[in-house]
Amino acid sequence: MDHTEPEPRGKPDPSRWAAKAWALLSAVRSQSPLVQCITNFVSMDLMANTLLSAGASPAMLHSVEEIPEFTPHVHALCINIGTLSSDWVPAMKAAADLACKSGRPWVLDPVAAGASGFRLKTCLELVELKPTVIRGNGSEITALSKASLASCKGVDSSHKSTDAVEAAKSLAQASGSIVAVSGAVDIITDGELVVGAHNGVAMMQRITATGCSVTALIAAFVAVDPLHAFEATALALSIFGIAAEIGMKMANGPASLRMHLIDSLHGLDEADVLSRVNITSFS
Ligand SMILES: Nc1ncnc2c1ncn2[C@@H]1O[C@H](COP(=O)(O)OP(=O)(O)OP(=O)(O)O)[C@@H](O)[C@H]1O
Ligand SMILES: Cc1ncsc1CCO
Ligand SMILES: [Mg+2]
Repeated sequence: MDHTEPEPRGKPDPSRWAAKAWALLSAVRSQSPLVQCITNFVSMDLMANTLLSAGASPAMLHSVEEIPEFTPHVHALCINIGTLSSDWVPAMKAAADLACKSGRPWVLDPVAAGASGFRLKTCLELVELKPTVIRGNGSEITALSKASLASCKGVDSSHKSTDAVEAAKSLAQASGSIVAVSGAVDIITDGELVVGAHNGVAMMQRITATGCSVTALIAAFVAVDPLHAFEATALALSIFGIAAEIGMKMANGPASLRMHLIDSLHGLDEADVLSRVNITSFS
């Protein structure tokens, strides 16, 4: 996978973002990165189908016995704590540790991080294992950033992503991870630079596991461009949003949007991507 030097950071140039979006989607399609997903029972199907329709290769392997053999060979790892129980935690930690030691990017989805002490403690321990990217909704990123149970009532957000910008920046600075906050505008930060990805449709919130699935898509994008994790994260969110915008034209509600989102992600062409990517500087 590409290991070229990072591009200089600065004010985002819209034409550069769009061209890079198409380049990264094309790289996922041609390289088909192997993405190991340790994820919740609700999301497994949509997440695997999202990765397949983008051109990546999902593997939903989570047993602690096979992680030492398998994880060092994956191109990226996605860990999602959605239906957490104590017997899954050793596998999550072993996989994160091995990914780190093998130089593989890994992405954390801290589902409902502030809903219980057990979840918050597990998330904080996983953050110690240096995720490349952390992607959550506004309530999850606020809870994790403040290490506080106050802000989450469940898996759905009660915060706007734009109200979690400072929380995201301080989490990125403390962890060294890229932090993404999903919502009407997806916020992406490395602790200094902040951009907003404006693609997507509100009905995505009415389909369970769209957030989980875009976290796995981020893992696939970072797999093909590991030295540009900030850009890859923003562009995975944008591409997923574009697929939803196109899918929404054919959808009658959440169930048909779920189907058309997958079809549209599979069918995205260069003209769709170049004309629709909408990423702006956010500060
Ligand atoms: N109001 C909105 N307008 C446009 N896109 C949205 C909106 N709300 C969410 N999205 C998009 O929906 C996807 C899921 O984001 P959301 O914040 O709902 O994640 P989540 O709460 O973690 O979801 P889940 O836990 O069900 O997986 C993201 O791609 C996000 O950009
Ligand atoms: C509904 C739900 N409950 C635990 S995980 C999950 C999927 C969305 O995060
Ligand atoms: Mg979620």
